[in-house]
Amino acid sequence: MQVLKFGGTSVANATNIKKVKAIVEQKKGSENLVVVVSAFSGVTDKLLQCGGLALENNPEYASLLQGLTAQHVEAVKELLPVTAQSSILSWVVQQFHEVEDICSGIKLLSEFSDKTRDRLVSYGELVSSKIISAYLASEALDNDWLDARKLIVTDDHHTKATVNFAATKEKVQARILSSNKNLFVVPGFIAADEKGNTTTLGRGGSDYTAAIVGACTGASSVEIWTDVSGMMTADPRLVPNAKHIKAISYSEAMELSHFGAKVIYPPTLQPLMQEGIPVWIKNTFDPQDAGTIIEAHSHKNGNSTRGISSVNAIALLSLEGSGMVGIPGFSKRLFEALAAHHINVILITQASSEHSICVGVEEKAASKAKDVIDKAFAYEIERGLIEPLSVEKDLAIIALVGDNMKSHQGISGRMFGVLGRNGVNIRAIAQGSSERNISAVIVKDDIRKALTALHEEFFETTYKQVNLFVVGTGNVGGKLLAQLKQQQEFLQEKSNLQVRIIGLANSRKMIFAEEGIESATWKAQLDAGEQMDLSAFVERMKEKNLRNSVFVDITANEKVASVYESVFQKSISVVACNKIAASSPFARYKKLKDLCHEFEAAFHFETNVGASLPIIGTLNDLVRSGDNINRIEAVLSGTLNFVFNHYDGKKPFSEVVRQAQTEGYTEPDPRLDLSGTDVMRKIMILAREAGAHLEMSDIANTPFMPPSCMEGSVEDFYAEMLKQEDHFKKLYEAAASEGAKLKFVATFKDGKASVGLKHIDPSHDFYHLYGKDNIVSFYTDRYPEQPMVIKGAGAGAEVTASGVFADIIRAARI
Ligand SMILES: NC(=O)c1ccc[n+]([C@@H]2O[C@H](COP(=O)([O-])OP(=O)(O)OC[C@H]3O[C@@H](n4cnc5c(N)ncnc54)[C@H](O)[C@@H]3O)[C@@H](O)[C@H]2O)c1
Ligand SMILES: N[C@@H](CCO)C(=O)O
Repeated sequence: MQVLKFGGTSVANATNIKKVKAIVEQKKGSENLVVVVSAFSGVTDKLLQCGGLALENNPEYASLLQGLTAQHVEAVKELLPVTAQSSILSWVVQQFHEVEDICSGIKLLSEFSDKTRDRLVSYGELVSSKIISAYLASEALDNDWLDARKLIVTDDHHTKATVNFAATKEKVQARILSSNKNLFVVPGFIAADEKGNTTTLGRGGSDYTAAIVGACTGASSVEIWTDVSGMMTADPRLVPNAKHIKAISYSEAMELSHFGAKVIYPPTLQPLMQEGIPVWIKNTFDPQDAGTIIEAHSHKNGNSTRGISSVNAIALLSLEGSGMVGIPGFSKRLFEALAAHHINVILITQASSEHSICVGVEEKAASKAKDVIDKAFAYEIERGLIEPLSVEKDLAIIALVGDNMKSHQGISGRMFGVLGRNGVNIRAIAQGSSERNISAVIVKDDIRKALTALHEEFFETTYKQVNLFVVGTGNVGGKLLAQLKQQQEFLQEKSNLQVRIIGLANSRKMIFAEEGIESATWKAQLDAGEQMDLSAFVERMKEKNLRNSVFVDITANEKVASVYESVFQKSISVVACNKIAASSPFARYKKLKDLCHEFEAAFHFETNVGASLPIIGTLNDLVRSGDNINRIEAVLSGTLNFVFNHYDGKKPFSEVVRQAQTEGYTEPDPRLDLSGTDVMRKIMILAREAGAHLEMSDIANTPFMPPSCMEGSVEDFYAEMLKQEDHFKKLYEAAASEGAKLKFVATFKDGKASVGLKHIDPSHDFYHLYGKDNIVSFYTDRYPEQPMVIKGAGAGAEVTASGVFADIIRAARI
């Protein structure tokens, strides 16, 4: 014996019912079949609506009923040959006359009791099952239609009756097992009490009918045919990468179904679980799909977790007070008060201090809960022994589920680690000793991020998604976008990273794309974007609340740098080639470092010094491994090194500077390079990373530019440099006459920093520093005489972009 249950969508119309027939036809032969069907989709609600309208004395119920009659008549006409239609048609019409009579009764008596409600809705299943039975018979699938009210015996708790299993088993076995028929059609959801009054089985009713019949007949399996291909590792509406679950244990299925995965209503599994009967979830619209098997033992799938469930609209009730400590009976009274008012408790936590008990309930029950609990504890509240109940709303529960979690340590560590790194605050936690479910209460706005991050951690071996919000599309930004485009596939394949740009902006425009901005056409998209508004950009990034978010600052702008604090507070990482934040007053630099620590976000700014040369990373490694930085000698300006390498007194100095700007080495404002400010920032950042509390005002800078060049606009700067050509020629000749080269050198020693132009003779390491290269020599305890030296291109859009890229990957890996 096999039991097949088809839900409302599977029998929504004639087309779908034909699919049901094909499935039954294909199954028939090897075993006897019981087909349990729901009402046509939407019919139960419409019947209840008719009752409601009748109660209000609203005559519109009659036209609603006409529509229902027509819908069923139409189905008969589409499914059955004309010769077989008349008797079933007159039966269907007769049933709706009865419904009309019931509605008239409701109207006349102004009464719509639960008993009448059950009677009224029963017509949905009665009519659908009769039509399907007649249709199957007309297709040579001879069958017996059985009235579930003559099979399933319940008490008289209308709308949610309790089954009398002993009496039901007797009837089911007598009617089905001793029949010589091999195909039965049974209406789901409905039953009758001992007096024969129609009752219904409550939520998940038709599944429950199938489970009852399956358990009473000792079926080999029960198949629940629905409109999805089985259970998923998470709600696919929230987690696009949710995966199909092939096999799952009863307990896991109940845990998953309890929260979110509404494929099956947990109590319906109970009778089958007791008998050890496997349950299949199959898709009527894709019958070839494997589906999910639910059975007694848990399958090892190489993963200790089976799925993640979630439930929204939760309120957390906290009862707190010193008066509770060590006194038995408080929790009993709390739960009694809730139970007496039918308030279902979804989650319970109590710390061992016994100072507070916290329970999660459906949000809609929260105000009633507050009322009844405050009343139940009025005596203690009045005497200050406990506080009035605190109620927090707008919460959700997420739960990691799996039978095999029991034998694995470290799962909760991973779970909370992932949530923490993504800025998801945990309001309450519950895990029973079965270790099958670890539940956490979080704010409901975090649910999508929490689910996707957990899913990625536990179920996606394919890739980790990194979501970028990039500000700045100039020289460096433009190159970064090109590099990201080029490397996207490589990263996904080789590093399991899917890097997507979700938000992109420059000083004029901003755009967002939920699934990632198409990198080939970013320019045109951005030009057509909305007007840039920095605070709106940051707000949108926060609202999106995506896991593994990284804010990438490729501007030289003060305002953009000023948002990092608030970005860290959302546990969003920052990658910056903008030097303003790291070179701002020490207190702010320190605050940013502390914040990123506190909120478990990354803060990477390797390109602030030496473009993509590994200078800051190396310095950090030296310090972390216990070395002391005693002295730093460096050439840190790509622009100045380029300029002094190319200037020989023949071509005007201003022209060489212009060339450095054209080739993309200078700051957006080249005066920052020429004044030495850029180098001051860099040596200060290195000193700070080495542990010194340095400010810009502590750094000695001997400028080589005539002050007149620094007045006015950038164009004035170029014009004035031309006028001052003699000054630059003299600087060059003074060095050349000694056989030396000009280098703008930065030094940090004994806690003091200085920058300035120096004559470098050929014996010095810095003499052979060509093009736009930078060089840094670290003199440390471990490198006392021969310094550790890092040398290479220190400016240029391409190399800087590659450094930013590397920082993004580092941020993604935390
Ligand atoms: N060029 C290099 O070799 C190099 C090396 C290391 C670091 N950097 C740093 O890279 C950063 C960018 O340099 P670049 O050469 O690409 O500059 P750029 O002038 O070419 O580009 C700056 C970008 O920032 C955008 N921007 C400016 N203000 C903004 C605002 N308020 N809101 C949104 N966007 C804004 C601009 O629209 C532009 O897209 C600078 O901080 C520079 O110090 C450059
Ligand atoms: N303008 C900078 C870019 C690298 O920080 C330089 O010339 O070194």
